[in-house]
Amino acid sequence: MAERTLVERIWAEHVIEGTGEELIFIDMHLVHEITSPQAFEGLRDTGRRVRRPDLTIATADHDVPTSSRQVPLADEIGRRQLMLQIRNCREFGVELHPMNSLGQGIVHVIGPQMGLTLPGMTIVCGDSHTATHGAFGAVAFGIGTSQVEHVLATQTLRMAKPKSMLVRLDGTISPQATAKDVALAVIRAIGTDGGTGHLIEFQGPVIDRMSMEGRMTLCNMAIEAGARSGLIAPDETTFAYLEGRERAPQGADWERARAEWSTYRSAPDAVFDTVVELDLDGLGPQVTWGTNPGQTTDIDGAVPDPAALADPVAREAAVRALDYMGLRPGQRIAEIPIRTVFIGSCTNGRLEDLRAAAEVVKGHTVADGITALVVPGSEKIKRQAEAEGLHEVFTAAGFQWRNPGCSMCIAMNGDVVEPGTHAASTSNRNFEGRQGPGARTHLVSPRSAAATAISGRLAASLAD
Ligand SMILES: CC(C)[C@H](C(=O)O)[C@@H](O)C(=O)O
Ligand code: SF4
Repeated sequence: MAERTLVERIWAEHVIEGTGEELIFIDMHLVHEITSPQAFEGLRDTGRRVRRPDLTIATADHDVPTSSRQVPLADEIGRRQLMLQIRNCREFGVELHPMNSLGQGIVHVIGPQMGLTLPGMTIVCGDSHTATHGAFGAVAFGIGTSQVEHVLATQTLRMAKPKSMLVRLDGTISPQATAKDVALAVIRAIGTDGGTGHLIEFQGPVIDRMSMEGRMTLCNMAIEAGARSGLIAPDETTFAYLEGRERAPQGADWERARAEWSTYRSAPDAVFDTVVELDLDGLGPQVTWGTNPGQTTDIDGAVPDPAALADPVAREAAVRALDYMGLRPGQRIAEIPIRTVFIGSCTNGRLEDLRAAAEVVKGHTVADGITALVVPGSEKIKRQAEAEGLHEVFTAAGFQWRNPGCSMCIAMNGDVVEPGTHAASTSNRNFEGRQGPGARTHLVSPRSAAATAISGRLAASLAD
């Protein structure tokens, strides 16, 4: 047999039938309140049940307010969607981690946290950032609501195997740069359509040295490069993260699983449809200046001049982006007036992210005129952070310490950026209106967000 990529192996292990569009078995189906109501309704209409409730797990994240958690919620749509989710999960026997429960959190944060996300799995969710789970060497991708219904009813999905892409990351990034900066640098290099139709496998020394949290950040953003998903072969870092987690295999099962997982890697001579090699040696902190995650530059740099862009489509997009963002070509990034700082989301709302931000914040005060929020990715992360005293570091500095949820990443829960103002955000999308109508988003790492809140300007550290 030809030498295989990791994706080919996982795919082959899950194919039930077919060629071209194949029917594949799904090992885990994650469900949130936004993309599931119609799917459950479809089951109800046709008198079907959830085929494998034991492989289906739900949480509330997009709609939940992060300030007051008093029920009933003031927001009508949120209240209805959350109530419906409770009803659906009860009726169909699906495990739900609702608002105000210990297991609640952003869907892509709780899977790994519980040890449910494991190497070699197929994982789906009605959510594009399902790619996050690929960090464990799983084939994980977002699906639409009709596919959610199909998976609920059958635990299978019909789809064509994505094309394979290898993104090899060489060199040593600067000490101030993080996985978020790597993600932004990759999209800056290959563009928001660079991965279209592909499932990206990340390899190389930059990946080998990256923490599990960092790998989740990177795979989370593979989708912003247009890819179906991203993944990283499991290694010692993966196993150390998983060992002892609540739902991960235990004892002899753990030993067996670990031995098996260590064989989950692409053959050295596996052939990929597309190969990209990037030298990230010395990479510094990045920031987006425009309205897509590829419109990125160095945080200590300047807004680019669209006129300097050779590609007319990119030039036109840059002109439009600068207009929306209210920025001038050549303007220093440090001169952009920031009003809001958001630390959180499934990209950067994990404990490691909060620790990195707190390290910068400790002993300092949020600059005048800046509203700064920290929103842990899950209730467990919130409690762990509190046990470490991180909340005190943040609140003493003037940050708001919130309850877990998607929050200002998507602005459908009351957390919004004021129209026409600039926000430094650790989330993954900077599209027009993403953080509220007229909001101007700059994507950064948690450390950079923290340094920005304190210094009052986009910066990667306080010494700058
Ligand atoms: C609401 C949901 C469908 C959406 C997604 O698919 O990603 C959201 O999570 C986002 O980040 O834009
Ligand atoms: S945190 Fe943001 S990107 Fe992640 S699932 Fe929620 S809305 Fe989507």
